[in-house]
Amino acid sequence: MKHFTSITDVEHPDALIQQVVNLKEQPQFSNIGKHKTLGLVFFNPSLRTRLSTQKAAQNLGMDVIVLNINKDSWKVEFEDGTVMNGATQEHIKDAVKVISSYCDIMGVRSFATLEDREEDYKERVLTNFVQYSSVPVISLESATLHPLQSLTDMATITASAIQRPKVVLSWAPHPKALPQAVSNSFLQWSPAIDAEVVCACPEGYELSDAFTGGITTMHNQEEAFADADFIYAKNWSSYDSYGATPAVEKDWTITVEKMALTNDARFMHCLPIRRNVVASDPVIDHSLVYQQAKNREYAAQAVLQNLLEDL
Ligand SMILES: NCCC[C@H](NC(=O)CCC(=O)O)C(=O)O
Ligand SMILES: NC(=O)OP(=O)(O)O
Repeated sequence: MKHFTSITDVEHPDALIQQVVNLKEQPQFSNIGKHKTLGLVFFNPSLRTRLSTQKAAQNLGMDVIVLNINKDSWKVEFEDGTVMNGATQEHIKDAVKVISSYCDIMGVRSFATLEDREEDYKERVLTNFVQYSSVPVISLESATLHPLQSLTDMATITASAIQRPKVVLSWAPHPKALPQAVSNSFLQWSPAIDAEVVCACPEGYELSDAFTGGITTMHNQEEAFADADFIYAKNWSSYDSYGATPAVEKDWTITVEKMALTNDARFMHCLPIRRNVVASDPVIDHSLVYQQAKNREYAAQAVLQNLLEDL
């Protein structure tokens, strides 16, 4: 594996998912990363990605350096050929070349701005990192994808050992407009496991065809929940009216009553979760969310291990 920015970077996604399940069942520690440095660059906040990736690197003997770029560094310019006599102080090209010179593997997190669909879906920040980095790049969640989360989620579902489960990706309310990255990526990875996947969302919140191809989209949440084995909740803003949050008539919060419509489904969410908005307290308290969070460590470790082996 050269980079890890999308499932398309992975030759055998099913084998990688199984590697994560194996690590979860039997955690491994090694020194394959001794005297190697992982650099993590954050344009946006993070709790799980930051800590689980650091922990995974430590499990492999790596050293880790972290830069919170918007907080601690210079303001970054992305336009090529621009006269930098304004607010930006360092060009992305220079920043990435320099950061990667200190690292053997680099990770970057940069969310969608939700202002311009074309710009976000071009993945300018991630693409610049891949272009100018001299070392492999891991996406720590980009504008449109979150592959470390999806790898984790596929491993969490696989570890349950339910044969061909019904998995419902359900839109849920949120006070803020959020990116489509987690949901896009979840759908993109789901063909790598043997599952029936349904997407439930209000009208106006359909995800891009690039990710929903071959997946049933339903606008009735209760109907979608029938016979489900997993409910994967996530909010996202509109793809069609890009970044907008059109009014939704029905209450899409996931409650104990709605979970009772399922086949005793396990509730999943990537976290952080707005309690009693996305889902009610008892749903979250009896869910897989902490297992998912712990599995992030194994997913990051499997990805780092593969990248280190191919250095
Ligand atoms: N990394 C997991 C999710 C990150 C982000 N959530 C958020 O920004 C939530 C923020 C809030 O609750 O205000 C998202 O949806 O892509
Ligand atoms: N799930 C996830 O990526 O969490 P953080 O945003 O806290 O890293």
